[in-house]
Amino acid sequence: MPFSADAWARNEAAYETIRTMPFNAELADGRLSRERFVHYIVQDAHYLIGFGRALALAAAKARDPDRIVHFARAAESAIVVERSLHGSFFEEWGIDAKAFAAIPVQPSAHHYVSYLTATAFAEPYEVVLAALLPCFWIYAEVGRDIHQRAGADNPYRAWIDTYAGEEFHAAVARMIAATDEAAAQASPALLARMHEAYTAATRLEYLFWDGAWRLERWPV
Ligand SMILES: Cc1ncc(C[n+]2csc(CCO)c2C)c(N)n1
Repeated sequence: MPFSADAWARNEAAYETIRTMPFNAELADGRLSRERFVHYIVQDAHYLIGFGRALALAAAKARDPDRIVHFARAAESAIVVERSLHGSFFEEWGIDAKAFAAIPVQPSAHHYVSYLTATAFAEPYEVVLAALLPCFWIYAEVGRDIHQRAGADNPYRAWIDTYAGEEFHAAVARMIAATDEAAAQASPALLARMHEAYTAATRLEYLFWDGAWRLERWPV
């Protein structure tokens, strides 16, 4: 079985919890409060910088020159493409660069970014890819699921359309293929570390949405 199919099956219950969590249920039916969505987008804008850095490190660790190009481009699009999605919401809400910079990275986003960048610096290529994969794959599945249920007048349409779109799904397929390619050469011990990383990142995806739902702040 390819690594990706195995990892998806092992983490299916966590995915189902994410798909049906209150944040995503309300995002789909359009009732999600502006306050919660703003919290989410601001934290996500912080997250993407760390995610882009982790992708750039995956590029640096790849042996195949085509994969260097693949991850270098993915790093660019994580920052440039997603920033334009966030930028359009920020403009709508009047959040400028200074206001954004003044909002701290909250605990769950901080944890996720720290985990990804520590993994990208310290772990081998295969484990880095396994840690990056849930970010792509869970968003593609959640995006399509919400897209099927959301009305045309949903206020968060730009977000939904981005993650349900063909372009994003092609990027997810490339990420799955790269991870399976790396896993095909991995020893059993390395495969076990890949699974650990995939599960850790899946759990952090849950925490990130849950943090936005709870309007999470540092207690001290
Ligand atoms: C917490 C969180 N997790 C995943 C994504 C989705 N995502 C962010 S960057 C990237 C790579 C391609 O641009 C993908 C798939 C997100 N936005 N926020």
